[in-house]
Amino acid sequence: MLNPLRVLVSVRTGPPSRCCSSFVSRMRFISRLKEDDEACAAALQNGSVLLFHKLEPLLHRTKTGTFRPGSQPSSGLQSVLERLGADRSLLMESVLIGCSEQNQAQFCLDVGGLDRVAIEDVCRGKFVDLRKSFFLLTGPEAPLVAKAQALLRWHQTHGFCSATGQPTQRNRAGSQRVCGSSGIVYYPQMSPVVIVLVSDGKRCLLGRQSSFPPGLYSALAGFCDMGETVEETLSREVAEEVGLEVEGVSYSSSQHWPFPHSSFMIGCHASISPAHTELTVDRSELEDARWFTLEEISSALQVKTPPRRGDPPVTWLPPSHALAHRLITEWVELQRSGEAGK
Ligand SMILES: NC(=O)c1ccc[n+]([C@@H]2O[C@H](COP(=O)([O-])OP(=O)(O)OC[C@H]3O[C@@H](n4cnc5c(N)ncnc54)[C@H](O)[C@@H]3O)[C@@H](O)[C@H]2O)c1
Ligand SMILES: [Mg+2]
Repeated sequence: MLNPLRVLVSVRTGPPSRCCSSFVSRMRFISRLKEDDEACAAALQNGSVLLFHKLEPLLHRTKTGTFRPGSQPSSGLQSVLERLGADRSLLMESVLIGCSEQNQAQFCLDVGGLDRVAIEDVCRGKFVDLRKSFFLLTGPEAPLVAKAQALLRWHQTHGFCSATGQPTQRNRAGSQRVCGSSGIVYYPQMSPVVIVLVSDGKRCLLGRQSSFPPGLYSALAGFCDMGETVEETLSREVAEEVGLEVEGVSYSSSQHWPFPHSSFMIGCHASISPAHTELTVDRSELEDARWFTLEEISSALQVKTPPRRGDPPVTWLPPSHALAHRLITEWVELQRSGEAGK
């Protein structure tokens, strides 16, 4: 049911800058920094740091009105932090998140103990809630910001060993924490989630939870239970949430999702028979679920920012960085190519 060819295709169609030699050298550089504390400390001196304040990323507004993550060269950051009253060791709490195309190591740091407004002034940016940031960041950096926030959150909540209750210590890169008493090594965790766009051939199925902002609909999703395959989770979630039995399943793509606590989203399409489309929605999980036509989805895709309070009610969809958005646009393309072929 899962199509391995699809996986190969999406890996090969990555950005052109992923020329093998530079890609391989960057991956090996990052891998070395995770293993070698001294090399990581040296890389931090020449690296850049994405700043967060209580897990909210710093964003810069560019001259053209777009938003970029507020990345700071670490060379100047140390003196800025000290001027704002930080301890000398604060910069060393930075967590490794990647490596730029120019082979510069990238880190993130939460400066939640410092004055928020003072940092915003010095760094000429604004700390913005992560969900809002996802609508403001139109460039390719959103996944890096999400990864950074997820790693910072993980460190903030894994300071103690769950077996001994003793403090855990991180390595320099922040890629693991170790209990000094038991030696147990903890790695950052994600929960696997299957997200699926169900189609009856002409319409697609979207649902909303009562916690969603008004008018927002998304593809069905659910956490994998222990021991389940992707196909089993998908079939169970669709059966539980809307009372349907899926037939064909195909894999689309995956993503890390930072809400609410780091999920690994596995995106799929599923078909059901047009003869069995009647929904029995589990209202304890979903406030609503319904079938949408191509026209309805096309107009929902035109809504680029969440409606404000007082605006007329409108159906809108997850932002472009969300896997749900990708599944929906893939479905739209398929429908349009089907219509064009008639
Ligand atoms: N990136 C996207 O496009 C996109 C779109 C939709 C949903 N999502 C994410 O998918 C996730 C799962 O969707 P859902 O809420 O419909 O899941 P769900 O249908 O499995 O229901 C959530 C419930 O599952 C239980 N649960 C079981 N295992 C859990 C775990 N490991 N962590 C947390 N709760 C667990 C909890 O009781 C929770 O309330 C959500 O957190 C949401 O953020 C992402
Ligand atoms: Mg669900």
